[in-house]
Amino acid sequence: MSNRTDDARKRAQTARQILTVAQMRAAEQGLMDAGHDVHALMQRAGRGAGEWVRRLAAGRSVTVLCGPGNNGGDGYVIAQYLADHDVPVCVVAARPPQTDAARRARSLFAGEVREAGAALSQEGLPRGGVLVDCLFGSGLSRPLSDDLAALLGDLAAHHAMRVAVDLPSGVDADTGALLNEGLPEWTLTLALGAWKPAHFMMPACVTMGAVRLVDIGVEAMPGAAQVLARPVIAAPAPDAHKYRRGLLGIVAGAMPGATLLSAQAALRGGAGYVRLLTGGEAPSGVPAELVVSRGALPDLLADGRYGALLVGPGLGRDDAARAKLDVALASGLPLVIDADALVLLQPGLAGVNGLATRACVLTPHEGEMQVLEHNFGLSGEGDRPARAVALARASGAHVLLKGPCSVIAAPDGSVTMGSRASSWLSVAGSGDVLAGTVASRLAVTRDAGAAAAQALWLHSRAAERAGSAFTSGELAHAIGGALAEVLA
Ligand SMILES: NC(=O)C1=CN([C@@H]2O[C@H](COP(=O)(O)OP(=O)(O)OC[C@H]3O[C@@H](n4cnc5c(N)ncnc54)[C@H](O)[C@@H]3O)[C@@H](O)[C@H]2O)[C@@H](O)CC1
Ligand SMILES: [K+]
Repeated sequence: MSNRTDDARKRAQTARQILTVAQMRAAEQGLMDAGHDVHALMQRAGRGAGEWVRRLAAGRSVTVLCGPGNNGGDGYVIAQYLADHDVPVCVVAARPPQTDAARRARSLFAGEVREAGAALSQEGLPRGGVLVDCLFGSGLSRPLSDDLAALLGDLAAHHAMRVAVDLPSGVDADTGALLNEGLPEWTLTLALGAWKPAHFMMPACVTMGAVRLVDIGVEAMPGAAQVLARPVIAAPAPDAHKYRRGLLGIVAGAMPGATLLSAQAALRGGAGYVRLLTGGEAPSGVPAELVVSRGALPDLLADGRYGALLVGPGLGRDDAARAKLDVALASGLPLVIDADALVLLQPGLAGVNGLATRACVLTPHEGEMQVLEHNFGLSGEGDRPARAVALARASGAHVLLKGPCSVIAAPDGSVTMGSRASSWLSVAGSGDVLAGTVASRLAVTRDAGAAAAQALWLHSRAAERAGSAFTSGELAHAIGGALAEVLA
């Protein structure tokens, strides 16, 4: 690979990293050690953010609310950038600057600054086109006091568009918690230097509007979580045939509807061949493309050509379901375990110890996650990424923890976080479609991390393509179109 391609790949990877407050401090220290100073970084961050605000304002007046720390310092730089570009701008200083860099940034701002406080009555507060929130960023350590919350709320209510710089004030950067009630909703949030966990975590992420990253030259930090990337998926090789493309077995259970939904998605997720494995009659409504193999599960799996197996959707939780899960675990095949099979999964089961030695993805939603944590003796403490990592480490499998903001954790502790997905995905059967898509990608790639990441992206994109109020069947059909978008 050429140096230029290598550099571009590295830059793209760095642009996807998600840094906690501690990691961000370490990254900033790295920049200092490399000869940058806080002032220069603040100028870079402020100008980058200022350009976004200038474009959004499109000539309308801007109010910048500045706090005491370096987030406030960014605000003065933004204000000066706007003034330099003939945008009418006014600063409201909620508190005087407390850091050297913020003081210096303020001293360089030549425009109007109104000091908040008793002297600034409601009538004196600016009203305008765009509010820029530079009250607090990653240094927020406690809820906003009543006067600051009221000031923020009043300004937000009187500006048509609202931009939060780095993070909306009142948001905990590491957990996405809202430290105050009634915080404003933002049009745009500009992450400075790197994404923070809160940009991808509930409930904060839904208050942020569109989110964009302003690059200030932060280097890659080892061990950082990553934002889910748009995948690049190769078309089948010229000499591909259905088995080489990936044969997926889907274990049929007591409730055929869920199994068939998974199969509908799997048929469109790239696998060359999808078989429904059933001990009984073929359920009604089986599409022509789905091959039904009837017989005892161990006999059916004796065919050595399976690329992956999906067990869980529609499985049921009775003895017959347990027996099927046992066979799936004993098969040693790459495995996607979903729904009922997750609830039946116990560390004591034969084959569970072997999960680490094969490609395996667990796809729990919150309720199933809690059952798994209980069964695997995990505390369930911490945020969703930490909980997903704990389960991945304990089970040896990749964990795709589903929700409005889904998380993928690998047994080595690495974390990928999905962007907020369409709320229309809150429809029955949506999880079956995801499991079928993961299984399809696993049959093709035999790589649990790649399959989980590709499928999560495809599922999210399929929801966008399906629009609103779609059925899970329509979602399954949209997987094919999403796949077509990312073919290499
Ligand atoms: N350090 C750097 O190299 C850079 C930092 N940048 C900016 O700096 C920000 C972080 O700066 P800071 O660490 O100064 O943090 P903040 O600007 O978020 O504010 C922290 C200050 O506010 C006080 N504080 C925290 N919560 C409070 C509350 N609820 N009520 C009243 N006071 C409160 C703290 O005691 C501290 O003095 C980032 O979010 C980003 O905007 C950018 O300028 C890029 C470069
Ligand atoms: K802010």
